[in-house]
Amino acid sequence: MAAKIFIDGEAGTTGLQIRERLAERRDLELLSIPTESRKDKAVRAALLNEADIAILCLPDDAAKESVSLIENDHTKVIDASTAHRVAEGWAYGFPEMSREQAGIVASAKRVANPGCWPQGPIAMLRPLIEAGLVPADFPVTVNGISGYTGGGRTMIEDYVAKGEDAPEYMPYGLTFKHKHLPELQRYAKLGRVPFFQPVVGNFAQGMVVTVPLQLSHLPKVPKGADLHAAIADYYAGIKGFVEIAPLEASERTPELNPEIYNNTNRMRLHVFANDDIAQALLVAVYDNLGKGASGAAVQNMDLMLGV
Ligand SMILES: NC(=O)C1=CN([C@@H]2O[C@H](COP(=O)(O)OP(=O)(O)OC[C@H]3O[C@@H](n4cnc5c(N)ncnc54)[C@H](OP(=O)(O)O)[C@@H]3O)[C@@H](O)[C@H]2O)C=CC1
Ligand SMILES: CC(=O)N[C@@H](CCC(=O)OP(=O)(O)O)C(=O)O
Repeated sequence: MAAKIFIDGEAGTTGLQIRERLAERRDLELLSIPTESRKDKAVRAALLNEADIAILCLPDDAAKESVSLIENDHTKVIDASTAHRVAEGWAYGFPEMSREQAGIVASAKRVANPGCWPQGPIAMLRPLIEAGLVPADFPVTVNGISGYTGGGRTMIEDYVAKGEDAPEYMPYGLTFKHKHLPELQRYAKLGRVPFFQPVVGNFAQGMVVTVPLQLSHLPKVPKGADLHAAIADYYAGIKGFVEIAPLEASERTPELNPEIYNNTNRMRLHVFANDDIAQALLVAVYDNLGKGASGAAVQNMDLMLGV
């Protein structure tokens, strides 16, 4: 029997992308909500309780409401919002994060889809901290640029309306309290809050996230090759969509184009280093709407369905 999937928030940026990704799937029955009822609590409640898996593509408060409307023991949930990412009883939906995580997601009833920003730095820092190359309390900095679809409907409408007049490069998060910090700190296994300062660019989709490292401040100064080997070894036995570029010594590379993996679920990690002056840069490239949101939700859904 086809599994019943309900996307609560199917008209939004993330919801629409998930619908597109599932459109050809014959093993699923998509429960759709009539446009005029899409914010009607009673209609949503009925569909949430009918679904085998409900995927919530809503603002945080509406996502919490959806969870509270589920009255049965049967409906599993994937929440794309920030509401439950460090909440008790929720599995973090980044299956490549560890050898166990895909199994944890597969058997979970409640899965919190990760935020787009934290996934890259978690993917790069967690292996280095586990390998003991970077101490957990090291003062880590994370920067990056994302396309404007990361801000959802409101930001998309703003950028589209401004067109060429929209800012090409707009730093934000300037109070350093970005909503992704708790999940980033927890799942990267960082002992202190990282410094995180993102940028939104005048392009729709895709992102590059960077972690610069002053290696001379580490207790035992690693070479770039040590960092690269630790990350490559970590993912060698983990199936999924995280891949490692060869250790690179180029001045620039077209591979760091934020749009390069758009409409895929790929995340590619790079290590650049200058051993003479003990500096390195970790870089993750992926699609904020792919691995950063809708692609990850479909990957988690498939794990939960045993596909
Ligand atoms: N865009 C991205 O790259 C990412 C987004 N996310 C998260 O996914 C979630 C959805 O984001 P995104 O798709 O970008 O946002 P959008 O604003 O594009 O879509 C949200 C949708 O939810 C609808 N909605 C709002 N309140 C309710 C309600 N009470 N009942 C039913 N529907 C409601 C909105 O309708 P209306 O517009 O009419 O208010 C809209 O269609 C958010 O929590 C976001 O933080 C996560 C990772 C990445
Ligand atoms: C460019 C941009 O504005 N991006 C969003 C994050 C998008 C995302 O990951 O969303 P949620 O964590 O809300 O699910 C931001 O920084 O707030």
